[in-house]
Amino acid sequence: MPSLHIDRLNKTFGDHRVLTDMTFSVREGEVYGFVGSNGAGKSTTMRIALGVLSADSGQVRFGDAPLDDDLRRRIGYMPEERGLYAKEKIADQLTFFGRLHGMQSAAARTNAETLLEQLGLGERMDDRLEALSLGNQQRVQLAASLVHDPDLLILDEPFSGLDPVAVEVMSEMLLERARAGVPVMFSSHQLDLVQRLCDRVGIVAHGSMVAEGTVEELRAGGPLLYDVATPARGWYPPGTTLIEESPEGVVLQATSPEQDQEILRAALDAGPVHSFTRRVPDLTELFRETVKAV
Ligand SMILES: Nc1ncnc2c1ncn2[C@@H]1O[C@H](COP(=O)(O)OP(=O)(O)OP(=O)(O)O)[C@@H](O)[C@H]1O
Repeated sequence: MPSLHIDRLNKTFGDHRVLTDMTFSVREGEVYGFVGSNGAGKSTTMRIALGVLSADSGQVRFGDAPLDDDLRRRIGYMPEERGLYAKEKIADQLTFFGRLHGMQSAAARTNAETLLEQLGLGERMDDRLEALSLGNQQRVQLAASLVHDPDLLILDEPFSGLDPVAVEVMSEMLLERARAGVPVMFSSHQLDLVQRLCDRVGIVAHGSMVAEGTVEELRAGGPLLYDVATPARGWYPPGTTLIEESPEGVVLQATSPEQDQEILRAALDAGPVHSFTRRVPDLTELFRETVKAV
């Protein structure tokens, strides 16, 4: 499957600049987490990729080809504002969605029913959407984005408001698509989930990509913090910064990874050292630091 390329997108609404040279790629078989504060420009980027909005400049490509309406039929999309019909039976709606994407009725119906079974809604196929709980409606939304066996998935906050079981079921379905080679991107504020599911993560701030990489890469690029459990104080080598002090010990920030030995030696010279570890930030801490620094 080709990769999705978002290439230098710019967008303003009136005099409000929302995207500035937004650039990233989602590769074949990759799950890509698209994270950023409220209003950072995630939905706008996804809407442009879908052709619902137009960019002022920049390009969206699928492989080498600019995304046109034909290619867009191959995308599975879950918009933030959702967009299914409240009064229609869910299996009928999904079949209709499949047909809109060019499928034959029978194949669309089969896919719709299989997906609803997988999502635990086999008994509800003939219910109207409005009769389902919000979480179950969201499962139907996911089914709508998958019914036509898309070659690319773009999902705007697919996990918001779901219970843990639904999160597991939906995660597994997305991973399954990725394993089949589909590039999958989704936005989310649930950073623990992003950390667990995504091969790569892009952090957006003020309409631009400010950090990108695997979770491990992002964590390795975070601040060099060392936890030193020791009662001694005031022994800190030049160039290090004291970040935290507690009865158990101190946290020092180094300027280079090589400084770790110097810190350890200085601590041992000053008193007993009960433990010495690099503190590796999780995605939530990294996110906070990255967004704060912009
Ligand atoms: N149609 C529009 N007209 C005017 N401003 C808009 C429009 N759509 C989005 N915006 C503005 O663009 C900015 C980016 O919005 P966007 O929805 O892309 O952010 P987001 O990163 O998806 O945020 P969230 O995490 O809250 O969903 C916001 O300041 C928003 O108010």
